[in-house]
Amino acid sequence: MGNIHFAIKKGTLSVKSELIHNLLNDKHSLPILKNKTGLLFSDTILEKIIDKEDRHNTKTIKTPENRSIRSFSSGEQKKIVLNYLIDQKPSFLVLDCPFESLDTSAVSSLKERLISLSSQIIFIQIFNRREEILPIISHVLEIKNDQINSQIPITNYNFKEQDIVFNGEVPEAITKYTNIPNQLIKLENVSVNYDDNYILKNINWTIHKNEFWQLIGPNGSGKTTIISMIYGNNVKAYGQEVYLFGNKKGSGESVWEIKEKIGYFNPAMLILFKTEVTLKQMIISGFFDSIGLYKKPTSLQEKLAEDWLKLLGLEKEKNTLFQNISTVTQRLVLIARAIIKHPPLLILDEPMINLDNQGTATIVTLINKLVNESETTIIFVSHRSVDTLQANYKYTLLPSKDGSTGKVIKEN
Ligand SMILES: Nc1ncnc2c1ncn2[C@@H]1O[C@H](COP(=O)(O)OP(=O)(O)OP(=O)(O)O)[C@@H](O)[C@H]1O
Repeated sequence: MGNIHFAIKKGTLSVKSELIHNLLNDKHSLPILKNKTGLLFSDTILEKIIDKEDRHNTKTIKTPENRSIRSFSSGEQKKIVLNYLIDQKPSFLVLDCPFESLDTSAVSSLKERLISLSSQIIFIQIFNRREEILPIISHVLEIKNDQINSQIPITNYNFKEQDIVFNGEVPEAITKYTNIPNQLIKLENVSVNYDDNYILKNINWTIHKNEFWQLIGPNGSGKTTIISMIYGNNVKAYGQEVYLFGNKKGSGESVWEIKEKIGYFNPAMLILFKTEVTLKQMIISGFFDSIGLYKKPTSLQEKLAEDWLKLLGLEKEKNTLFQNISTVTQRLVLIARAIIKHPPLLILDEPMINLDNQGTATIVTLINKLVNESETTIIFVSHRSVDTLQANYKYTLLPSKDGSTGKVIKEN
C-alpha cells in the first residue's frame, strides 16, 4: 500500500507556530509519524547552512564546481539543499513551500522527483496555493491553535477566497524630488559574466517616468544581478553603460544619493527587522530609510503614516508590533513603507513569494492601486509573470549559454 501524504495551509499556522518543530521532534498527534525521523526543507534551513558556511568558511554540502552556496541563484540554492536532505534518507520530510522561488520547469522536475520518492518518504507539504499541492497528497491537516485538529480528505477541503478592496485614496506625496529626468534608468549593451559563467548578454533596457514594468525570468537568469546593478553595489556595473537618473553609475551620485530616490521591497528584508517596532513606526521609518525608528517624525509624517494604515484597513492595529502580524499584512506595511516618500522608482522584488492566492490577490490589488494613483515608476521582479497586474511592459530574460538576453513586450 502507498504512503499517505499530508498538506497544511501555511495561513492556518501562526507566525510563531511550533507545529513544525513538534512534528520533527515526535511531539504530535499523527500516529503515522510516531517514532519516525523527519527533516525539514525550508528557507530557514537554507539560510542557516549559508550562514554557517560564511562564518566558519566550511562547506556543508558539495556543490557543482565546489562554489559557495551563496554564489548560486536562489532557485539553484533550493535545489542543492533539497538533494542534500533527501540523501540523508529521512522517513518523512516537511516541505515548507518547496516550490516558492522556483520557475515552471524547475517546479515540474522537482515535483517529478518528489512523486518518485513518495513510496519511500512521507511528505507533509506546507502550501500557500492550491496549485502547488503535490498530486500524491491525500489529506489536508486542519489546524486550530497551532495543533492538528483533524485530517480532511483533500477532495473535501474548502479552498475558498474573498474579494479584496482598499477603500480610500493613496496618501499624497510630501517629499519633493527635483531634477528627475524623464529617463530614469538606462542599461545599454550591459553584459555580466563570472569567469566562464555568462549571466547577461547585451542587455538594453530603458525605463521612463510613470511606467510599470514586470522583470521576469527563470531561476538563475540574472534578475537579481540586474537589480543589484541599479539599486545595489554590484561592481560589475562599473565601466558599463549603466545610467541611473541621468548619471552614469560610478560617476556622479553616491550610492546613498541613488538609494534615496528608490523605494525597495524584498521579502528577505523581513529578517533584518529585529528591533520591536509598531506598524505605525514601521511605515514612518520609510521617511528615514532606516530599519528602526531613531528620529522623531514630524506631525505631517505621523499623519501620513496614519492615512496609510487607514487605507490598508489597519488603523486599529497601529500600535501592534510588526513581528506579531500575518505575513501578508507585514508585506502590505513594508510596501507602504517603501512608497511613503513617493520615490521616482519603486522596486518590488518577488513580493508574492510565500503567499497563498488570497495573499497574492491582496498584494496585486495594492500594487495596481499604487500604479493608478501615484507617479512612481514600478519594477516588479518575479520568476513568474502575474497577469492580474496592470503592467505596461514586461522585460523577459531569456537564458542562453552566452548569457541571458532581454526581450521587451508591451502589455498595454
Ligand atoms: N559571485 C558569483 N560567482 C559566480 N556566479 C554567480 C555569482 N553571483 C551570481 N552568480 C550566478 O549568476 C546567475 C544569475 O543569478 P541571479 O541571482 O541574478 O538570478 P535570478 O534570476 O535572480 O535567479 P532566482 O530566480 O533563482 O533568484 C546564477 O547562475 C548564479 O549562480
